[in-house]
Amino acid sequence: MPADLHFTKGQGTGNDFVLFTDPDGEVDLSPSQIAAICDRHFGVGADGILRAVRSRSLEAGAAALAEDESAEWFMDYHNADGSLSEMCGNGIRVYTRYLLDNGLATLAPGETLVIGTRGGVRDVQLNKLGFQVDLGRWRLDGGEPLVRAKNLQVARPGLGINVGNPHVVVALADDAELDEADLSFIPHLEPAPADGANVEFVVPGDPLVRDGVGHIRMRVHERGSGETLSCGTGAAAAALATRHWAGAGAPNNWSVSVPGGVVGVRMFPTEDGEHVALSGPAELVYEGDLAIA
Ligand SMILES: N[C@@H](CCC[C@H](N)C(=O)O)C(=O)O
Repeated sequence: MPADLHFTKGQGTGNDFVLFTDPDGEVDLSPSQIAAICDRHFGVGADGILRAVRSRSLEAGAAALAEDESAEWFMDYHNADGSLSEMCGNGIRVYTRYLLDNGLATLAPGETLVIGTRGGVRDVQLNKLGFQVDLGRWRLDGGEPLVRAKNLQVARPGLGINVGNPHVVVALADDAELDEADLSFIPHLEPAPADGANVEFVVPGDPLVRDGVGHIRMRVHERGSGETLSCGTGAAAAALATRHWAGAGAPNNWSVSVPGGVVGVRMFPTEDGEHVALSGPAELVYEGDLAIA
């Protein structure tokens, strides 16, 4: 392992990441090294780490190449505590920005860049918000666990949704309740999902639907990273849950406001079932060198 690691810091609606290139899969950071880099007081500070590694250099990349041989690059994502996740919706936009700015990939309007992830390959395209990523087929998964969080007066049933990674979405009464919830603690889920879950707290817009677009506000406690300013897959899960609760006639296009900005969510039919897509900005903010102990 090299003593110095050149890294880039990037963010998508305030969900921030440390990125580095390791084409041949030689830099295998341990969970404690990842947690040290992501520490906001003693490290660089980030919600997660994105390693740009060629799919052919990683065991998990073999499945991506089997699914689509054009998935040259694999997004190797770890949460801030060093744990792995299958997918990161804000992360994959920032990762795409990183590949493009570093000349590792190209993407013109109308083209698709295929990226490998542990949740399967993902198609990324340019769009007016920045990038759109097709998160693939979603599913109701995880039942309706009872959710408790600090400062929430009553426990509420959540809705389990998987968009490549696991989420539980909870509807709150109003903005005041959303603002008062203390998400610095891990929300208590009953029954607890075996692999944990990201938990999204949502409030419907007033009105919920404007000009055919659904509007919600969301805060999130991410598995392995704590409260973050945004979670892309969480926004997709929150829009899907709200459409489910709203019933027939609810829209397929959603605008999700998070503390770090706004992302778009779109549900659309495909030959293999309904997909959900996420759109939003992605920005690289600085570069540096890290001494790896
Ligand atoms: N911030 C991400 C989600 C990152 C992974 C998540 N914490 C998990 O453990 O599944 C996003 O933008 O989707």
